[in-house]
Amino acid sequence: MSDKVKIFDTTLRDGEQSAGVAFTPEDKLEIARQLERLGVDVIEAGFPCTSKGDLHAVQLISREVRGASICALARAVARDIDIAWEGVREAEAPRLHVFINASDIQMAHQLRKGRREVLEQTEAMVRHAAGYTSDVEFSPMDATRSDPEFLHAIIERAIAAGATTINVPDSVGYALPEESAAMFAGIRERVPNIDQAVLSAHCHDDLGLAVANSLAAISAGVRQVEVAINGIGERAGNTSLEEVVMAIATRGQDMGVHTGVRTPELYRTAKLVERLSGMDIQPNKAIVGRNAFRHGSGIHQDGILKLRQTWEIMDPADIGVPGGTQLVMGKLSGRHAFREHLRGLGHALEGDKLDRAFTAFKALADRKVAVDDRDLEAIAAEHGQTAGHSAWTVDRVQISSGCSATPTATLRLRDEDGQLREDAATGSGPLDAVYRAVNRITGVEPTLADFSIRSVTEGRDAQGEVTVHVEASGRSFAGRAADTDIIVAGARAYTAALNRLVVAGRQEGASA
Ligand SMILES: CC(=O)SCCNC(=O)CCNC(=O)[C@H](O)C(C)(C)COP(=O)(O)OP(=O)(O)OC[C@H]1O[C@@H](n2cnc3c(N)ncnc32)[C@H](O)[C@@H]1OP(=O)(O)O
Ligand SMILES: CC(C)C(=O)C(=O)O
Repeated sequence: MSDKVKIFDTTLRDGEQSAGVAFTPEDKLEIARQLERLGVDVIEAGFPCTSKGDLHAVQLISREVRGASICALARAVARDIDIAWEGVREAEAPRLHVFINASDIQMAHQLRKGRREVLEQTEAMVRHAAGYTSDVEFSPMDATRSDPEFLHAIIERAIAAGATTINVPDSVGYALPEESAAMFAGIRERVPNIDQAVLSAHCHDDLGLAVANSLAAISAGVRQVEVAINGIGERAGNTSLEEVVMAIATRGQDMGVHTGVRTPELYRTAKLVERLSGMDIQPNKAIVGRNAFRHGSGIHQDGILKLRQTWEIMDPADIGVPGGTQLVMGKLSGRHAFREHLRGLGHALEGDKLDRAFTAFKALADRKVAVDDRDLEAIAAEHGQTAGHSAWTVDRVQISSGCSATPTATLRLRDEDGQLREDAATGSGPLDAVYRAVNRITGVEPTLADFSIRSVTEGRDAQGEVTVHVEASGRSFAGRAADTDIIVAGARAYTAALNRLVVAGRQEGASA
């Protein structure tokens, strides 16, 4: 048995059956061209009897796309098969795909036919299709809920009539992985002419088991899987192409199989289908979701920094993920990742500065869900400032102000010996009151030469970054701080400038 698993892509047929999705013929052609670049073996381009537009789309793809077989779906009805052939006959390698209900419930209540009639219709319609091409696929629909004996009989009949691929669908996503494997093992054991056909699996995701069932089928000897990009398809969708392909790329050695897919095209294909289908990829979607290679917690980020493979089983470059592995800074990030991230932004903070910056970052991340690079730049700028040894730090800020109140600030600062010192002051506005309170505590009274504020990021939880310049004895000292509360940012920026002034004064005193 070959160890190549053929990838049959049904994004343009079963994928389009997703409620709310309708591709134009041009959309379909664009996706088919990308599937050609991706290197799939078969493209199911459509179900031509459903509309003139779909017939046109299948014809366009058949004329334009090379490399893959182009397949069209048809019910086990002569007219459907004739129209399907109209769709694919100009393809380099055309395939007709004929299907019929095979479970008792569907035969009795949908087709309203008995088993014998269905067997006869299968034989006649597969033969009809084989009159057009030697590449005929047959699917006994709802196979996983059908009687195994009847399933074996219908498969044998279809192969005898000319089917070269037998696709066994779990049409309602009912099977469990061990049942899927057992069903295929049973088919291989009990259908006498099964070696004349390629065995294929087509799984739906109603129980979230489509990929697991497809892999179980492969382990039982299936050598074609029917899949759709991003797992789109009827109801909960089909088996996701990218998940099966990467499972095989990652674990294929253990499974003893491979595919011919060019995996670096996967991400681009997923984004194209997302755009043209209008079905957003969920962020935590395996392989192509936005978070698939983003690490948010400190322990994982630390491991990744030491060796990427500690927390990644695939290389994002093998999937074509732009940006590759990403460490996302947030509430759960650790010091190692924080330091590396700042380094990437051009701030090499170590020791005390790193400690202070990390504490500020954690405090911000507790208040703000999305801490982005601009926030980190502001934190690095503030805590990368040289504080010298006179590091007054702001411990508490309390403000009372309003249109008929006298702005009053109560400040508590920690001095360089760790003592807390508190005082209050009034001013012309809340920031003026803050600065006066800082002056009272520190005993330093510089001139406020400049004050500016800007928003670091957008949104209601944005940080305000305050820059102040103070002057004393003809010299100017700057301080900068950012906080979601601009009064707190103002207090910290002013205190930072004042610290520098004090340190400079001491250094001058020492050298005099
Ligand atoms: C599991 C799957 O994904 S199957 C593919 C599903 N895809 C689609 O349905 C594609 C979109 N469908 C359509 O455009 C339309 O349903 C069409 C063109 C296929 C058929 O349209 P209509 O002729 O109006 O029939 P309608 O859809 O209402 O009913 C389906 C008929 O096909 C019969 N039928 C269903 N499956 C098959 C089959 N595989 N082989 C033969 N007949 C079938 C049904 O019994 C029913 O026949 P009835 O009219 O004698 O009762
Ligand atoms: C047409 C068949 C293969 C199908 O889509 C299904 O059974 O789900």
